Amino acid sequence: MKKITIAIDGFSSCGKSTMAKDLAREIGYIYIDSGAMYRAVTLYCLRHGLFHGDEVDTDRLKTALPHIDIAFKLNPETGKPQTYLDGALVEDDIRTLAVSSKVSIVAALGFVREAMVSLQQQMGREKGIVMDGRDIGTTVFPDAELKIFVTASPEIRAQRRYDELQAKGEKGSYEEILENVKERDRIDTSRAVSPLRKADDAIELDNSHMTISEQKEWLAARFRKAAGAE
Ligand SMILES: Nc1ncnc2c1ncn2[C@@H]1O[C@H](COP(=O)(O)OP(=O)(O)O)[C@@H](O)[C@H]1O
Ligand SMILES: Nc1ccn([C@@H]2O[C@H](COP(=O)(O)OP(=O)(O)O)[C@@H](O)[C@H]2O)c(=O)n1
Repeated sequence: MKKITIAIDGFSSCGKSTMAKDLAREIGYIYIDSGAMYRAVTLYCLRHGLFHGDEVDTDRLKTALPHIDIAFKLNPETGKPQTYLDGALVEDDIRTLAVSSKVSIVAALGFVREAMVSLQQQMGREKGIVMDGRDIGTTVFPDAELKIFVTASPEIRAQRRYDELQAKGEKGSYEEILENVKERDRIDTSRAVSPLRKADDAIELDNSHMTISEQKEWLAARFRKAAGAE
């Protein structure tokens, strides 16, 4: 069967990476979490004092960006990809509320997007890739054979993220997380460069009332159709 490109976009915390990761593992494709790349740049900014309140020192970030090394490696025990920043494992550090509360500011910077999109396009050169994010179907891979746009209500998304952070022992109240989810949606949909929107040829999925295994099945069926297996 020929390899295709699969783009999964949508609002924050609605289950994109869960479904993308599962599908990639099952069909033997590479999975790339593009959000993790923007999160890694944000963590870099926080660790190097590049934030002044909600302002980023763009001069310093422009100088540093070509030297920031972002990589994904599979965890040998779980088989799941993990994010590395300048050689160090940062998978948990990039998921904290501290990073979530700044990431959309960094992701709205045109020069940051340009650099990340170029890396993402290189990663997908050979096809056989599932990538999730905000602009994958519209900007990174406009020719992707399968495009999905995922939505769920903000309250359900915040509850899912809250449960996840609680399970990891992270701080953050439900109200704070709901506020962050709504604020990131606002910034992501209204930014000037590649705002979050459904590509005209994307299939929409509202998974508010779907279980993880139901959405997995739904996506597997869409994949078989797009790849020409049925
Ligand atoms: N259909 C679902 N029902 C309940 N929880 C879900 C569902 N899909 C994903 N989740 C959980 O919601 C959280 C956010 O999912 P994630 O895949 O990280 O979202 P995204 O990549 O869109 O930010 C995770 O803890 C995940 O396990
Ligand atoms: N392709 C992408 C992916 C993420 N992002 C930005 O990065 C943030 C974090 O992405 P994410 O996918 O990790 O977010 P969650 O939905 O997992 O919380 C988003 O809120 C966007 O601001 C983006 O602008 N473009």
